[in-house]
Amino acid sequence: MSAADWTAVVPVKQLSTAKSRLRGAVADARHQELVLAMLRDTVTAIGACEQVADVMVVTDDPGVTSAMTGLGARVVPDPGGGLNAAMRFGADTVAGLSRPRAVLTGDLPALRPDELGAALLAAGRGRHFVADEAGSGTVLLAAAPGIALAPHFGVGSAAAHAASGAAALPGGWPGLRQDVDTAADLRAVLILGPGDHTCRLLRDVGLTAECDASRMTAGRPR
Ligand SMILES: Nc1nc2c(ncn2[C@@H]2O[C@H](COP(=O)(O)OP(=O)(O)OP(=O)(O)O)[C@@H](O)[C@H]2O)c(=O)[nH]1
Ligand SMILES: C=C(OP(=O)(O)O)C(=O)O
Repeated sequence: MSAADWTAVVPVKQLSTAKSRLRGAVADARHQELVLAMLRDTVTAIGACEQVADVMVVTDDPGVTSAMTGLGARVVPDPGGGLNAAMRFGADTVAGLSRPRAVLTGDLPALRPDELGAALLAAGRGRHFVADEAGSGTVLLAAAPGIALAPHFGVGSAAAHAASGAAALPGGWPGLRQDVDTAADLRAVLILGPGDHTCRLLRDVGLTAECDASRMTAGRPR
């Protein structure tokens, strides 16, 4: 898929319940700030990707809505029914089957626009997915025009996506693959180099992150 007209869809659940497995990585009072900072970095990188025409966030959380609107994303309400229902609603119902659509999780603070661009360029006809660093989860699922997204996110989603006929994209893309579910994932992101919002928050709580301006490669945040 070469056209730079992808719709990127990011589902986000209520901040009060988000990233429960990450609780304890920072003080409880800063947990929601950390979740929102990682989401801001994810959506900033997606918005700066040359292959992406528009970014849609599916959420009912007012704080997320206001932050994402500020970043230029379109926010649509969560239809209920969980993560896969939110993805189907954003990608197939709101964006529509006529567009190329990609869903991403909102926990990719080290994502770089050029990695996402390479993944979207590699996605041809049909459905493609990018597995997470651990190999069991999924960070991105893309559907070409005319093809339903058919997401199978949740435990063991990489195998479920493969079994459902989606093709695994083989690129390295460390920032794209490094989702943050646990404190160990957050340590991996510290080494990779998270985006500005996560960097600031982590420094503020006394953690040292590789906040290197040189990671702002071409196309990174506008
Ligand atoms: N809109 C919407 N987004 C969801 C829902 N459930 C999960 N998400 C989002 O889907 C993405 C991937 O989810 P997970 O990585 O499992 O995040 P999580 O559910 O916050 O994490 P845990 O509480 O640790 O399981 C994140 O961006 C979540 O915010 C849902 O019911 N609705
Ligand atoms: C929802 C998912 O994310 P995680 O397993 O990282 O929570 C998934 O990989 O399908």
